[in-house]
Amino acid sequence: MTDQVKLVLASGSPRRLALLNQAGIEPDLLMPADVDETPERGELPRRLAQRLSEAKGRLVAQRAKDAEMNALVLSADTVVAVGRRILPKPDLEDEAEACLRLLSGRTHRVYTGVCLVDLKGRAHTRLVESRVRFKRLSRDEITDYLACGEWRGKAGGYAIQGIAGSFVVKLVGSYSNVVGLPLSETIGLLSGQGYDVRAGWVERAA
Ligand SMILES: Cc1cn([C@H]2C[C@H](O)[C@@H](COP(=O)(O)OP(=O)(O)OP(=O)(O)O)O2)c(=O)[nH]c1=O
Repeated sequence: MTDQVKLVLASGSPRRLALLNQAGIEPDLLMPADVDETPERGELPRRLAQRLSEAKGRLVAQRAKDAEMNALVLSADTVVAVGRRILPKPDLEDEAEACLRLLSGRTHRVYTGVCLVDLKGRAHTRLVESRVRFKRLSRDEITDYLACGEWRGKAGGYAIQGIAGSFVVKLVGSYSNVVGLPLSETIGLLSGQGYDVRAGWVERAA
């Protein structure tokens, strides 16, 4: 058994944890970051995703340091956009409905910024973009989707890993990026810092 570097996931998103677990990685600790996610005036979607992922990572890395923990800190932020327009993470049905109407029959982009703060406090970042096309949604489909509640707290007012997966007619890019954590790039960041990303693979066979 080798001494594995500790990993902190700076996220309260169950989706991000599930994606990491899917790739065979178990973070040692979950430390959600509470940053203000309001876009700056005129801020572009990709820049927002990158800025917020880094802000979350740096905040939690500082907390970990204050607690005298020696750990890599992984964070992410997902932004859904139509052109330059950044869609909200709706908590209210009206907002979600407006998102779905906008996304219906259109192609939109999903950006996820990923940040890994290393043991020396340096931030390593990646920005991943996927393009998603939705079929045209009928009024009834929108009404029923709103009733299911899966949109709540999700960027753009939908979750591709649930019922809304059936709205997708085309996806160009990474599926895990749309759910909230692009796995290939995340694994790349982790292994770049000496984290043994394959340590859990063998256990899975048992
Ligand atoms: C587009 C899309 C987003 N989402 C989710 C992923 C994220 O949880 C959320 C985007 O919000 P984020 O602000 O990126 O993340 P979060 O606040 O939920 O979690 P944390 O900052 O603690 O890491 O939308 C899906 O689950 N499925 C999807 O298809």
